[in-house]
Amino acid sequence: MTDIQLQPTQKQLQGTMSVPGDKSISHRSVIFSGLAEGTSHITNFLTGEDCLRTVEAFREMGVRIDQQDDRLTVYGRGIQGLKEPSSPLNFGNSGTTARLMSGILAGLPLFTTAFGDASLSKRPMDRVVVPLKQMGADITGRDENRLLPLAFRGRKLEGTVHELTVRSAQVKSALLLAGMLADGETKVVELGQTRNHTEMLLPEFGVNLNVEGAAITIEGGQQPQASDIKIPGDISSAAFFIVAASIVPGSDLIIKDVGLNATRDGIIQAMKKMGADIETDIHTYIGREPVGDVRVRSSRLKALQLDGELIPNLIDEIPIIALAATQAEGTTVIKDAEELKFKETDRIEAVVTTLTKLGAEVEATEDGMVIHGGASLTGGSVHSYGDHRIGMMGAVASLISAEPVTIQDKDCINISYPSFFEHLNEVLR
Ligand SMILES: O=C(O)C1=C[C@@H](OP(=O)(O)O)[C@@H](O)[C@H](O)C1
Ligand SMILES: C=C(OP(=O)(O)O)C(=O)O
Repeated sequence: MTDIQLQPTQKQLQGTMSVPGDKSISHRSVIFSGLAEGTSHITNFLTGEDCLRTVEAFREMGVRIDQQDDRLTVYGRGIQGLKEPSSPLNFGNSGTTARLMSGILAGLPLFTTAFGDASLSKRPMDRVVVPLKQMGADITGRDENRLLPLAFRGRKLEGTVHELTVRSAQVKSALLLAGMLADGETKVVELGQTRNHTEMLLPEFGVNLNVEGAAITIEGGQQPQASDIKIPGDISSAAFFIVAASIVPGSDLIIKDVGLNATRDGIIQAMKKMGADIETDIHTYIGREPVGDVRVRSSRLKALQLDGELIPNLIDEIPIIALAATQAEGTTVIKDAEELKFKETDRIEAVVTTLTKLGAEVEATEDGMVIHGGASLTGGSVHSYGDHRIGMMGAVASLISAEPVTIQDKDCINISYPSFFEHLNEVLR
C-alpha cells in the first residue's frame, strides 16, 4: 500500500485538460460488444482497474479483446459463441461489473462462479439476485445469496415486470440485460431516474428497447450487432477538477469533451446552486450521449440542501461536493443518500471521518451528512479506505490545506482514474 504526501501549494488550476473515458459507458461498451456479433472498435476506453475487470471477464468467456492504450478491438462471436469460463471470474473492486455481469451470467447456458475483493465481497448482491430469481435464475451465494462469491447455473429466463425498490442503474441494467436474453418481454419500472447509459447505448448495438417515463421494456431474444463506440470524458472524474477549480482562488480551467448526459450532470447543477462559476457548452453527440466543454472559474460558494431526485444524478460525486461544502458560507445538508453506505466503503462514514481529520466540521446522519461551511483545513494524514473517490477527495483537499495532506493507500485511485495525479500536476500553475 503506497502513501503520498501532498504539500500545500500557492498554485491555481489553469489551462485546458481532458479527463479519461466515462467508467459507466466503458463497462457497457465492452459488455455489449462482447455479446455482439462482429468486430467492435472502442476508443477513449477507461483503462482503470474496474473496467479492465469487465474486459477480463469477457476474455475468460472466450472473446478476443485486443487493447492498445485506450483503444479496444472486441471480436464478438455472438451470445451463442460465449464459452463457459474454466475458472472463477474475478470482479475485483467493481460493483458495476458484478451487478451487470450477474444479469448476463444468469441467462446464459453456462456454469460460472464469481468473486470480488474484500470491499466488493461486503456489497449487497441480493438487489440483483432476488429479481433475477423471479425470472427463474439459479444463483447461489454466501449469506443466503446476498454476497459474493456467487455461483450461476445459467438458464433460459422468463421475462417479468420488475418494480425496483432501490434507485440503482446497476440493478436496472442487470435486469434489462437479463431481459434481452430471456423469453418474452421484461419491464423495469424505476423508483426514480438513474443514469440511462444502458438505454442510450444498447440501440447503438441494434437492440430495441422502449422507454416510457419510468418504465423501460425490452423484448427477449435480441442479438446485439457490433458497433464502433467513442467514450466521452467521465463527468465523475471531471468533478474533482470542477470542485478544485471552484475552491482554489484565481483558478480558471477548461475541461474538454466531458459527457454531459442529463442523468449525470447533477454535480454541475449542485455546484451552480452553490454559486460556482461554471459554463458548459454541448458541442457534439457521441451516439446519443451529449458531450461538451466545461469552464470553471473560482468563486465564493454558499451552502445548499441536496436531496430527492437529484441524489442518484450525483451519487458518486457526494464526497467531492462535501469538500466544496466545507468552503461554502452556511450549513449544507445532504439527505436521501443512504445508498452511500453500499459503495466501495461506507461513504457517509468515510467522508465525515476524513473531512473531520482535515479540520472541517461535519456530522453523519442516517441518510447523509451535515457540513458546516467556512472551514480552514489544517491538513493531516487520512486513509483512502481503499475507495478511489475518497482518495481523490483528500488530494483535492490538500490544495486548500495549511499543512501537508498524506493519503494512505493512494493506489485505489487507479480504479477509476489512473492518470489523476499526473493531470492534477499538469493544471497546477
Ligand atoms: O450503472 C453504473 O455504471 C453505476 C451506477 C451507480 O451505482 P448504483 O447503481 O449502485 O447506484 C454508480 O454509483 C456506479 O459508480 C456506476
Ligand atoms: C460506486 C462506484 O463504482 P462501482 O459501484 O462500480 O464499484 C464508483 O465508481 O464510485
